[in-house]
Amino acid sequence: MSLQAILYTSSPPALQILDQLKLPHESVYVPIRTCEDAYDAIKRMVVRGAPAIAIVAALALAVELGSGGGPSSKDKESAGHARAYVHGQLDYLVQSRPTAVNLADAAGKLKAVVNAEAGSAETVVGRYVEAAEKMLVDDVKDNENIGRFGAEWILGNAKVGEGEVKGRVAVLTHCNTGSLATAGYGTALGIIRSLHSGSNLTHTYCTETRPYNQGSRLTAFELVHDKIPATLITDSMASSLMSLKSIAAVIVGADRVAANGDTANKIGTYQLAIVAKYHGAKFVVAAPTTSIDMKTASGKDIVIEHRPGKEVTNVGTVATAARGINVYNPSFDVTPKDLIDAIATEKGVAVKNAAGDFDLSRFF
Ligand SMILES: CSC[C@H]1O[C@H](OP(=O)(O)O)[C@H](O)[C@@H]1O
Repeated sequence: MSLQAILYTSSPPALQILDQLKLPHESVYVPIRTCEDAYDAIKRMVVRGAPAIAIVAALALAVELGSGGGPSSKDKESAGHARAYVHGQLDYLVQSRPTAVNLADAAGKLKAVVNAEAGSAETVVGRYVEAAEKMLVDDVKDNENIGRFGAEWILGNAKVGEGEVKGRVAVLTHCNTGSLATAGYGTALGIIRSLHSGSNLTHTYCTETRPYNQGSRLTAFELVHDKIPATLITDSMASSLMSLKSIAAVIVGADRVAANGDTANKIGTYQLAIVAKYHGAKFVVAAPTTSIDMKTASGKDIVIEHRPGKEVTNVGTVATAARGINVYNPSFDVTPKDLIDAIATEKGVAVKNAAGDFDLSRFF
């Protein structure tokens, strides 16, 4: 049974999320009944991962509407109120975390759905719920396609080390991009699952991913759960590992891919791209097209979320840093397109042209 970050039933709409602050020691699901519940859970990273936060936000509003939130009468007058309520709640939810584009992308699409509904408040709500529920289903299918396309690309393009067998690769991944960051299967971890299921994976190395430890707490949890051969390393070990081991590819997720291919992802991704380039490993970004933001020209325009210093100075409730020290805690960094070999999406894999540019418009 695969791990599920999100549990949703449609009649009546009910939503629960796996409390990722408690993993890997406890698997506890918590109910999400309102948009405020969802905002708080996303902000505190009870649920995290670009696709997952978009889906949780969308479904939280579906649950709220389904339990009587917003106008519920049948008259046309209230349809306008229903549309305004949906817009307002989505605008509120989008503010929970700024860097990942998926939530804003989902909000834009859901607003378009309700704007196109000319009926009563009841039909506006019905269309909204239908569209939000479809996002949950589509995400898993998209991730399985990312996994397939990404695995095929790596097997066809990664270097074959001395004494190694073509079609058998060791890879490294950063942060958590699996079932705990999506509706299921995962993006970068989806590629790893696809390599593993095709017997093409010799080993996975996952980084701890300080300071929130998505790698040691979440990715390691998923890899052990799926019995995928894997080894945990600290973030600072990556360059030494790649100097000693033949790593065919570094595979990472994305929070926002700019129109030129520059990619914002978990802090530490940029330095992995530099090390991958130095050691001849392919650097692959795995992301659904809902993570591509064609309205943002390049990485310099991406807003980077900074999080509380306590996430760096403490491990849980235990302080590990000197009291009074200043803390720099950007949650993401931007990897320039020049260091990215491929962007694997559910619609195919983008690579740079002879001029060194990505053309991501072909996905839209
Ligand atoms: C498929 S998840 C994408 C992305 O989200 C993670 O960030 P966070 O754990 O802060 O939500 C990480 O950057 C993943 O690569």
